[in-house]
Amino acid sequence: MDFADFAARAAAIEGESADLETIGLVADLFGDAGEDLGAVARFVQGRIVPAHDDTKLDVGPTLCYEALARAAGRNVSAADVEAELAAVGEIGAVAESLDLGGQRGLEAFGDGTPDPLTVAEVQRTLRSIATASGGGSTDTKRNTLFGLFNRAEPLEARYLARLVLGEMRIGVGEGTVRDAVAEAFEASTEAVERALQVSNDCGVVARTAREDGEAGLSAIRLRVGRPVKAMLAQTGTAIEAIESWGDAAVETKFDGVRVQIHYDGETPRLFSRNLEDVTDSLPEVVDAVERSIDVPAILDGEVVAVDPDGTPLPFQEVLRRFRRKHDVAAAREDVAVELHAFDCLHVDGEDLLDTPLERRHERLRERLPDAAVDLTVSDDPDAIADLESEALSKGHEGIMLKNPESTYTPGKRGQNWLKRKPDVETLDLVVTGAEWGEGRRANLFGTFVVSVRTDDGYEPVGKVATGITDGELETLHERLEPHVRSETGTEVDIEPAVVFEVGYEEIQRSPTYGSGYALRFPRFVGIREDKSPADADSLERLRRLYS
Ligand SMILES: Nc1ncnc2c1ncn2[C@@H]1O[C@H](COP(=O)(O)OP(=O)(O)OP(=O)(O)O)[C@@H](O)[C@H]1O
Repeated sequence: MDFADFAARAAAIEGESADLETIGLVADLFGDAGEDLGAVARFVQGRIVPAHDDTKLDVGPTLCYEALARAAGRNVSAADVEAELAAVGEIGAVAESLDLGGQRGLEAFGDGTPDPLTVAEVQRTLRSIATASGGGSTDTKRNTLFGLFNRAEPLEARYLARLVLGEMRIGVGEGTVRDAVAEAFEASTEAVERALQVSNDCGVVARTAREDGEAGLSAIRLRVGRPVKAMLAQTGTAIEAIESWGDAAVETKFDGVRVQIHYDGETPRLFSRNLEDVTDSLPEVVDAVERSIDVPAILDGEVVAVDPDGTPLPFQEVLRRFRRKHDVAAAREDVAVELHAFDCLHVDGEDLLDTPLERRHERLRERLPDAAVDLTVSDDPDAIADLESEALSKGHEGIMLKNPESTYTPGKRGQNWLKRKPDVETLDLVVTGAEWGEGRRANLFGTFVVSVRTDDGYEPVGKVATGITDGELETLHERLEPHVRSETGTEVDIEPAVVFEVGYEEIQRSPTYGSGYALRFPRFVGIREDKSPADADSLERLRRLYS
C-alpha cells in the first residue's frame, strides 16, 4: 500500500466523529491493506512495533524538528519548526504546511525522482531508526528521517511526523481496531478480543482473522517471551466478593511492582506492568526462577523490596532498582527484593488462561513452592477480615479478593479481582459495652459495642470483633475492665472511657442499634489514646456520612 493512500485514509478517519462510521472506515482500510495489513493495523494506533515489543523509536522532538527543517530547505531551521508548532499546536499540521522536498536530488535519491513512499518502506525505515545505536546513531537517525520527510507529500508528512513522535491521534484505539478487524474479516468481536489478549499483537490478529478466520484466531497461543497485558483489579469488599461468588480466594496484596516472568526453559525474562524488559534490574528474581523451574512457564507476580529482617519496604524502594539500571550491583546492595508469584499463565506447553484460578494456583505452587503466595478460600467475612489484619500487621498493603473460578483475562480490569486496601473511612467510636469471648478467649472480652456521641449521651452503632490480635485482646481487656458498670449473662455494660478507631465498609440504616444506623463489616483499627469520649464521632456526623 502506498503511504499516500494510508495518509488519505487516516485523514478521512480523523475527520469522522461517529464511532460506527470510524469502525467502517478502519475496516475498509484493513480490507484494502494487502501485504501491509500488520503494519497498517499498528500505524492507525500510532505504533510501529507490536504492543508486546518494548522497542522504542527513541527520536526526541528536537531530532524530528531538525529532520523536518532540513527537508524543508535552507530557509527553515529547527527553531522555525518549533515556533510554528507553538503557534499551530500540533506537529502533523506543521509538517503538512512545510514545503518539503526542497532538498530533492541532494541526498541518496540519485536521479531526483524517488519512488513514492510505501507503508512497508516507512515501517522498515522507522524500525531501522529504532535499532540504530552506538556512536553516530543520532546522525544516522536524523539523516534517515530526513530521507523520509524529503520524499513526503504534505498529507504524508502530517502522519509521518505524528507516527515518529508517537502522536497519531486519529481517534483509533484498541477497541476500534478490534471492532474493525471483526467487521472486515467477519469474525466475532469476542474471538478478536481474545486473540488480541493472548498475542498482544494487532498485526498478527488482523492477518490471522483475514487468512484463517475464527478458527485461526482461537488457535493463537501464548508464546514464552511475548508478554501479555496484566490482569487488573477493581476496588471491592469482602461482602461484595462473597455475595458475587459464594467463596472468595484471598491473597495478601503486596506493595511492590508487578512482574511477568517468561521462562523458556533456559533463561528467564522479566517484564514490567508496561511490558518493558526489566530482567537486568532484578537478578535475584532471575536466580530464584532459574533455581526453581525447569520447564517453560509464564508467571505473574509482585516484586517487593524488603529490609534485612524481611519486613516489606514501600514500593518506591523497588523502583530504585529500575532507576539504577546501570548500577544494579550497587542497587542490589542497597535494597533486597523478593518475588511473590500469584498466578501462572502457562506451564510446559500448556496455556492456563482458561483454567480456573484455584487450579492455576495449584500449578503455580507445584512449580514455585517458595515464591508462590498463600491463597485461602473463604466465605466468612470475619475470617477474611482477620486475614486482612494479619496482612496489614505484617506491613503489606491489604488483601486481594479473587473469584476462585475465574479465568485469566489479560488487560482487563474486571469484576473477578478485587483489591481491598485498608478502609479509607474510619470512625472514632466510644466503647460502651462488651461480650465475653468464647473458647480460648473465654476469659477475655471478645466483642465490643461501639457508640457514637449524641447530644445527651452515646448510642450504639455496631459490634466490633474482628481485626484484633490475641495480644491486643488482652490489652483491651485490661484497659476496659476498670470501667465495667454491670454484667448480665455474657453482656457487659461499660462506662464511656475508651475510644476505638473503627474501619467499616458501609453505613446502613438499622433498627438493631439505638443510633438507628449500623456499620457493615466493622473492624478494629486501634485505640485512639489521644481522644476522650467527648472527642468521638457524633451521631450527626454519622448521619451526614450516610447521606
Ligand atoms: N496477590 C496479588 N494479586 C494480584 N495483584 C497483586 C497482588 N499483590 C499485589 N498486587 C498488585 O496489586 C495490583 C492490583 O491492583 P490494580 O490492578 O488496580 O493495579 P494498580 O493500578 O497498580 O493498583 P494499586 O495502585 O492498587 O497497586 C496489581 O497490579 C499488582 O501490582
